[in-house]
Amino acid sequence: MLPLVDQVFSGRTVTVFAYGVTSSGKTYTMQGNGLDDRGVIGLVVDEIFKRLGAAGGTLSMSYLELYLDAPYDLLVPPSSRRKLQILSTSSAGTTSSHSSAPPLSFGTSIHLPALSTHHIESPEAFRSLYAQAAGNRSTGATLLNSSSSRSHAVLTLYLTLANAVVGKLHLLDLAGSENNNLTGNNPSRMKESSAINTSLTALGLVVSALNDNAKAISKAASKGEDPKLKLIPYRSSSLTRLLSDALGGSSLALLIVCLAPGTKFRSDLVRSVG
Ligand SMILES: Nc1ncnc2c1ncn2[C@@H]1O[C@H](COP(=O)(O)OP(=O)(O)OP(=O)(O)O)[C@@H](O)[C@H]1O
Repeated sequence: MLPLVDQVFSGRTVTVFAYGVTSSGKTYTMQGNGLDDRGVIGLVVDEIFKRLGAAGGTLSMSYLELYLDAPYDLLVPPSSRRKLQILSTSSAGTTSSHSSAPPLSFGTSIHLPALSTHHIESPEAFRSLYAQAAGNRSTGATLLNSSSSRSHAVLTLYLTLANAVVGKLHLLDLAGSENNNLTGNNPSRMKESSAINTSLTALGLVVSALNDNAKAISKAASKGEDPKLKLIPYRSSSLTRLLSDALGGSSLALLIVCLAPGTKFRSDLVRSVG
C-alpha cells in the first residue's frame, strides 16, 4: 500500500478495490475490526496523516454507496437519504445541467453536485466520521453472511498539498458476487444480488477492454501503425461511470481479491483469480 500512498502524494488518482464472493472478507479487509485490528482504510489514513505533517496540506473525504446501481451519500443522516445525480462533463468542458464543478470533484469528467465532502483534521476525526457513515450502509442477512453488504461502498480521500498538488484515493468495498443457490436470497435480496452481479460484470468488461487496448497500443507501436482501440464501456453501470477517471489513463488501481475457503466456493475462486 505504501507505494500507492506515494503516488497519491505525487498527484495521481489511485483506486483500491476489495473484490470477491460474498462473505470472503472484503469489508473486514477494508475496514478491519477496531483500532487494534485496522483494515486498509485505517492504515492508509494514519499513513496519510503521518506524511501530511511534513508535506503540509489538507485531507477531505466523501463516502457514498451504490445501492441497486444508484448512488447515496453515506455522510448524511439516513433521514435525509436521497438518490444522488451523476453528471458528466462534455468534452467541451461544460457539465450537463450544471455550469461549474464543485471544488472537490469526484472525477474530472464526473460530478455528483449533492455529494457532501468533509474536511478531516486528524485520524481520530476520520474514525468518528467513518464509523457513523459505515453504520448507514445497506446491509442484510443472507445464509452466507449475517451482515452482508448489499451495496458497493466508495470512500474517496481528497489530498491537497501545500505545493498545490492534488491527489485522490478511492477505497472501494465492493459488494460480493453472489450465487443465489448458496445465499438463499428472497426476492428483494435477489434484486440486490442481480444489481451487484450486473455492475461487477460491467467492471470486469471495462478492465478487460482497457487491457485489450493496452495490448493493441503496444502491438501497433511495434509495427509503426495506429492502434485500433475498443470503446471502453464506462457507461454501462453507475460503478464504472463513477470510476471512469480512475480506471485507465495515468490512474493506478490495486485489486485485492478475497477468497472464501470451502469446496462450495470453488468455481467462485477460479473466476475471482482468473
Ligand atoms: N481475515 C479474517 N479474520 C477474521 N475474521 C474475518 C476475516 N475475514 C472475514 N472475517 C469475518 O468473516 C465474516 C464475513 O466477512 P465480511 O463481512 O468482511 O465479508 P464480505 O466479503 O464483506 O461479505 P459481503 O460481500 O457479504 O458483504 C465477518 O464476520 C468477518 O468479521
